[in-house]
Amino acid sequence: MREGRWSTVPFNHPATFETLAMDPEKKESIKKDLIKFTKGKDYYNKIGKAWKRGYLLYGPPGTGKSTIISAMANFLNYDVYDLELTSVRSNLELKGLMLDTKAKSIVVIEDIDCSLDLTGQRRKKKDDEEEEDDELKKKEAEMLLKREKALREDNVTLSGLLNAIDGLWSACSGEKIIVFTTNFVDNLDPALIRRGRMDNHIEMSYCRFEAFKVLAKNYLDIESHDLYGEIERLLEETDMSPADVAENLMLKSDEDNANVCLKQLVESLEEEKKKKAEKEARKKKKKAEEEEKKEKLKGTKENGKEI
Ligand SMILES: Nc1ncnc2c1ncn2[C@@H]1O[C@H](COP(=O)(O)OP(=O)(O)OP(=O)(O)O)[C@@H](O)[C@H]1O
Repeated sequence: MREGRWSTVPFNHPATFETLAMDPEKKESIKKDLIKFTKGKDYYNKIGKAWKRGYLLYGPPGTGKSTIISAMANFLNYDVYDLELTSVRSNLELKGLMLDTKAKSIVVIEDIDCSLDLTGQRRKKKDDEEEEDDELKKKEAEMLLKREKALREDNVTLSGLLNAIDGLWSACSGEKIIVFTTNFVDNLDPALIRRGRMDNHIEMSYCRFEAFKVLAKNYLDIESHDLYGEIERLLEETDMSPADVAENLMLKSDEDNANVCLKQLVESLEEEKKKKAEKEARKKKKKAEEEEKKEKLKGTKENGKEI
């Protein structure tokens, strides 16, 4: 079915805040923020601002950025407009699309860094980032490919996007939320995510014990187990995404039960811990070799001077 410039499909994603694995305090504060927003008509009128709120969701793959958007939509009973920027051909078309959205809706632009040249040529590598997560590497390759395509086709520009967002706000009568998601927040253009445009920056992080408990309840319907203590410790010592934890908790055959799944999770976490330790060791070795090289070079130079 088509509605204006948008195609519509019924939204029936089952994710809710109850099933979202996240630190409970953080979850509560997001829910509070949303409730305050929905009740804010008079407040926004009073301060002379459009009734809107921008959320930036950032974090590694599989930490629940798409899931939380569904939870927000279900919580507020809002429609979701999923905007694929790379298929928008011009700034004008983008503006039209934005203005075609209804009140009580969430406009989502996922992987914002893949859509536009907002981030410089390549994601800056952090100094201590010797080796990257494989998943992150794959994501980055995809991002560069998509962005190259977008650039070649010369469609939407950063200023076009900023105009469309600001236009959306000034023209809209009812309440609207816009959400950007990204894996690489550090390299986004500050203009795009400044407060006022993206009011609430939410970091989606690796799975820790509180988040694990929600997943165990969802997937295995349990609230405690002998292995919980060990899992808590291992989750602190590793960085596993909720998506990967959830994968371990899925019952894959009739013989599977909570015990089997939790044991499998412990094994995966142990494996992750081993990989992490090996990575650290390689990093340390490389650093020591570099130091040694520097020392040698310094020695040669000093010797050279003496001669
Ligand atoms: N915080 C979470 N709570 C509950 N389930 C989660 C969470 N994070 C991930 N999952 C599970 O993992 C799957 C993938 O997660 P999701 O697509 O939301 O991650 P993402 O952060 O958007 O990933 P990407 O950056 O790759 O788009 C979900 O369908 C869900 O089943």
